[in-house]
Amino acid sequence: MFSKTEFHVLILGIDKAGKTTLLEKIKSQYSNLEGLPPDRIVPTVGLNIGRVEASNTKLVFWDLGGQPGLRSIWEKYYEEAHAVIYVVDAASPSRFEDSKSALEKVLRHEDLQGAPLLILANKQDLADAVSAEEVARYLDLKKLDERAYTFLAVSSYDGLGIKESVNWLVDVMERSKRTEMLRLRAGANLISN
Ligand SMILES: Nc1nc2c(ncn2[C@@H]2O[C@H](COP(=O)(O)OP(=O)(O)OP(=O)(O)O)[C@@H](O)[C@H]2O)c(=O)[nH]1
Ligand SMILES: [Mg+2]
Repeated sequence: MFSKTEFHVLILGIDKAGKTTLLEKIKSQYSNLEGLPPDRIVPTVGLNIGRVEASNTKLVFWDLGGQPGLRSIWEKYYEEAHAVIYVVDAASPSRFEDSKSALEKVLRHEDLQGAPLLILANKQDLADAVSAEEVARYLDLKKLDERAYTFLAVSSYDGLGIKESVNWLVDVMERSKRTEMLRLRAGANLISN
């Protein structure tokens, strides 16, 4: 009853967007553990889990592989997710279209209804990275009104924007109807078991 709320955050995005590098950076900023350095990170095939505490809440991050053949696994995690981080490589315009269609598919799925969405324009340390506003323009998402969402610029290398991202997520998840729905469902399961 009095334990800290635990929030599940799903990290999605196409391959090479920088999801695992982001997770390792979050881990190194929010725990005493050293995250893996970028040169030790390989393409994700299974699931990486990262647990951190931030603003008096427990956050559990689920990082999945973004290669085309692995994207069908994403939906298995939707039901339990409080929020989604969608990572975009802001320095690879040639992949924006793939990124946009993969995200549109995510947003159409009913198991993610109302889930807050944080879209990250990653790799801001690269000179040719475009801004968060430009990523928003490229993605040109429709019908996002029923969920809280925002675009932020980050670099998973130097840590730019990561604290701001985590703060936004915690704040929004604490107030979201989806969190309330997941809480009620967990309670109902406790009673019926
Ligand atoms: N310059 C720069 N490179 C980055 C950044 N984040 C990730 N990378 C690089 O981008 C490549 C892909 O990073 P990953 O973290 O493995 O990407 P991923 O999204 O987890 O990829 P999958 O697991 O295949 O879906 C690696 O070479 C990283 O070093 C960043 O913020 N800046
Ligand atoms: Mg990965």
